[in-house]
Amino acid sequence: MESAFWHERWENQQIGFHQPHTHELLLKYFSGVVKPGAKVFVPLCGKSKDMLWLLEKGYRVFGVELSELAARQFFEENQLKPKITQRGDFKEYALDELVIWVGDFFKLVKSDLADIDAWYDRAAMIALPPEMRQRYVQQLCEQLPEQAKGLLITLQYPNGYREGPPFSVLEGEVEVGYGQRFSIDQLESAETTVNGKQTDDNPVTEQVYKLD
Ligand SMILES: C[S@@+](CC[C@H](N)C(=O)[O-])C[C@H]1O[C@@H](n2cnc3c(N)ncnc32)[C@H](O)[C@@H]1O
Repeated sequence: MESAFWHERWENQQIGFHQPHTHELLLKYFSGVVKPGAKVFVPLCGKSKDMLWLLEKGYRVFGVELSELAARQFFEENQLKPKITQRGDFKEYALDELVIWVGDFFKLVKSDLADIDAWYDRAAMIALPPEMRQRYVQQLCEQLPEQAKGLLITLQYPNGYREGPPFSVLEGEVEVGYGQRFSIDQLESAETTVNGKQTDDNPVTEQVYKLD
């Protein structure tokens, strides 16, 4: 997906992916994967409420998001006043233990993630088309520090069911992409809906993985 696609989505507020509440799989699994105090990278973070939950539970948060509008909305809607600083290719919005860099994930370099302990991917990998997703996974594998652990949430649906995003990501792709670098444990797979749209014969499932 080119950046113009996402900027347009944010400008028109076509953000069906945004959830008004904390993701239930984050609540259920995250503290079992990573202990509070850890610095958690949230790639393609949007204005996700999940970042607030992480902060409330004592994690430090580092989000990266293409859309400045998303970052501004995150701080405004949560009545938070960030300090804004230009950092190379990125514009930093920071407040206490929360830092969001506005800019392109693909411009990050290894030193940007040097103090990351963990990462949380909800609707990031599945937001990207196949070739871009491969680059995304490769970059995480190369740039995340050795000890980093992840919680990854993906979706699956049959070929031809709908167009992405969100894209369907099969277990095999997670295995091929992350398997060389991390041990992968699928914690759960259950029926879900895309952006809350329920159909009679719903073929969509959601998977959550621990990467260690
Ligand atoms: C499907 S949304 C998910 C947002 C968030 N993770 C959530 O759960 O609500 C994908 C987000 O990735 C952002 N994005 C897309 N490509 C990006 C890139 N190359 N670098 C940084 N952010 C990007 C989009 O602007 C959008 O906010």
